[in-house]
Amino acid sequence: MDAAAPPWLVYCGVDPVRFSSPRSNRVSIRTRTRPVLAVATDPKPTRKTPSQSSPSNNNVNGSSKSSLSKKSVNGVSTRMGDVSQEIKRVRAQMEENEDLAILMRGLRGQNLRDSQFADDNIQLRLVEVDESSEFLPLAYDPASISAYWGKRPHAVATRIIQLLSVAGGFLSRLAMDVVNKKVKENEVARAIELREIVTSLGPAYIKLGQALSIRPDILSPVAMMELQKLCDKVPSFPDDIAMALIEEELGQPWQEIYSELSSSPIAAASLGQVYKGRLKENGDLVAVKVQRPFVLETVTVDLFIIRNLGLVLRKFPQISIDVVGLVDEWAARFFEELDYINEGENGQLFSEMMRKDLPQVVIPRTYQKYTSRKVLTTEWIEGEKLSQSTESDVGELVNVGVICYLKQLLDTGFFHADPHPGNLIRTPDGKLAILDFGLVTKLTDDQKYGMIEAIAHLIHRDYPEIVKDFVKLDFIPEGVNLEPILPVLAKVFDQALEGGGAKNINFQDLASDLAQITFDYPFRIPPYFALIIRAIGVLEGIALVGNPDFAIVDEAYPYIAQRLLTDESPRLRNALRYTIYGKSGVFDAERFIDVMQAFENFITAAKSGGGENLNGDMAELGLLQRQADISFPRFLPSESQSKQPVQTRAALGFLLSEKGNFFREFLLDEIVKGIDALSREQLVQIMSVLGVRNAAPVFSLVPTVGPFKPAGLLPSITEEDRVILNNVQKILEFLTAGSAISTSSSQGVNVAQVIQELLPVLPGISARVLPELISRLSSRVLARLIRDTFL
Ligand SMILES: Nc1ncnc2c1ncn2[C@@H]1O[C@H](COP(=O)(O)OP(=O)(O)OP(=O)(O)O)[C@@H](O)[C@H]1O
Repeated sequence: MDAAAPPWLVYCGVDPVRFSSPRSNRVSIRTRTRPVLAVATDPKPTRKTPSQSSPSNNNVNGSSKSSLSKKSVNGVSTRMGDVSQEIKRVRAQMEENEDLAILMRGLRGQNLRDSQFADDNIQLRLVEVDESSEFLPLAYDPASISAYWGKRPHAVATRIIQLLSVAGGFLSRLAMDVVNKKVKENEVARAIELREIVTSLGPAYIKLGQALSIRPDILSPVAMMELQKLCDKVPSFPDDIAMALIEEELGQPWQEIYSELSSSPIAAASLGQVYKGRLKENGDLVAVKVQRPFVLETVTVDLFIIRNLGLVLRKFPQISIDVVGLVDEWAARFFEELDYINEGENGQLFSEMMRKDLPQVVIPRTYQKYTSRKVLTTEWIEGEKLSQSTESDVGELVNVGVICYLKQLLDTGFFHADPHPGNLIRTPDGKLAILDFGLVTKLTDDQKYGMIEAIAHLIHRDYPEIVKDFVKLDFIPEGVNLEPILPVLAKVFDQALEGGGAKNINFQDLASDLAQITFDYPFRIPPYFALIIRAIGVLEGIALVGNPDFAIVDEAYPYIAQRLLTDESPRLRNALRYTIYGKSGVFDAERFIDVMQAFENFITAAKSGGGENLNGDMAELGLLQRQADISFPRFLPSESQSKQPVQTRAALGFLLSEKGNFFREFLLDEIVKGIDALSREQLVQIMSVLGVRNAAPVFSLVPTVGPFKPAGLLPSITEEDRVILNNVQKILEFLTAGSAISTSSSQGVNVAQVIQELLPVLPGISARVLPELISRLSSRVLARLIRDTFL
């Protein structure tokens, strides 16, 4: 361990959790469940006030001394030797107790706000601690927070008075608005006031305000818009405190780690502030995020107060908002956000997931060695905010962002839940950088697949199924009578689908219409979905500036098509089948083409974004297109011998591939049905073209009856046949578009001709599709012959 590390850390051999009560100078080592020992300094260390601190402390090349006191101490204290004895005892205890040791190693780096231990000369006193109320928890635990603040009524009362003095005026004005029925009229003014108050109340309220700003089921649109401006515009804290925290957290003065560090933060957020620096060890440019001091203390007292207020409100049934539930839900996330080690790991994980398929997305690398619970060192990302960029590729980068977020939502399930405009950067080389992984949400398979199923149902306007999807997706509680909600939802969706269908849905409008339902029906916007709405809202907002016609679902559709076509899970297979056949089970050629077209768009976009660097699944799909970009001889009906190379399309490449097996089945079924509907003469021709040499003899076996010859038996084409033939023709037209093969005919369906011309000349078909087609055709032809001839 480093020489500059606190001595007891050296003795323990692990970084135990250190913790303290905010107003005492006592430090404790504890596990998540129980304290192990406590260490107290005497007196409290002193910090230089901001005015005392020399600006050169933080200069990029300046020198800095720890701002913590190095003075020796008065009062009750134990000499260092005793401390080491005690440490040895604890260490022995830990060695005996493997679980404890593992637990403490797992909690490594979760350090105390004060740096009592940074000074070798400091004298320490060891005290046994057994009151759990001495500690604030590191993971959200309302009971521990209650126990802690319950023992500090004075501090709580002071905070309540402070809150009331700031918020009292606002609340009374709001009450007057209600009494005077002027809520609507004064909505904007109150929303602005609310934002200002929230900013002045500190990190807990700023974060809570941000969380509420995406809840259309709780706030009015005006209030939401105002609170969304809370995007972390808060004053910075003194730099010398930040430098001292770096030293305490990382165990050495910042100058030992960074050769440069900006003299002031380049950004200050509600929980931390960010400096630009350079690593001493290799010269890499880095961003160093340092957490605000006392965040845990200031936030937990507010949580304690709001939660208790919520408990009181629960006694009034006419108040429908469950404040306790909201606080608990939010606080659990908030505690995760406080742990920068977690944030760094999230970033790494996210980067691995994206690197594979989306090389246009950049995630800053985490320097774990220089990261602790309160200090995060990551690669510096050069660039400008995407929302402020005037480069011509902003639209493309928004589309990359859409794909990236869809991939998180529908594929990896690991969702970056804090995509405010400040976290989306356009790098100078035209890539999209995503910052800040403090807040991530993990989606379950049920949620991922449920969303895709709902989209498939939406495409078919199958509202009864969508209502069931909403139950699965946690919008509607289990067991609720769905009948009254169905017509309401149907109306909302009909409205959304008006003028252009699913692809032109305005997602934000739809979300706010859905939010309206929450007021009258047992329908809610689940928290994970609120985050999705926000993420999509941010991307939509950026895109709409440059392109007023931007329709997010339209942009998303190619990715959804790709998911449907390539995911082999049974649920998505069903969703794909449903997309093509709908509830009625009738093949829908338009839908088939639509999905294929969208898939091609996806491939084109993926290829243009990732170029030759594509790998993973998408690379495979890109390769499919290259395979499909093959030329084949052109056969024109009128000039059958004139051959020239023609390009075919990615859709066909996919259909011929291993991955396209499942989807090909649909097509083959339809083609076989199409051929089945043709005249017998055409059938024979096709069969022989396909290489079924014995087709004609089969026909010739059929006895001639009167003036009819078997090959001349023309079955009458029914209306159903006509639909099938039409379908086949449409699909073939689509698949051969760009080739010179003519699939359309002024006399109507020209399927036989197309099949005869197309099938034998497509490379790859003979290997894979023909045997499947022939085997189906053979049995059907035989069955048809028997039917036509003998029945
Ligand atoms: N790796 C980086 N490279 C360049 N700039 C960065 C980097 N990390 C952060 N920043 C800048 O700092 C700002 C704030 O960082 P970040 O979003 O990580 O903080 P935050 O998570 O909002 O803070 P808090 O958790 O306290 O709310 C970013 O919007 C960006 O401008």
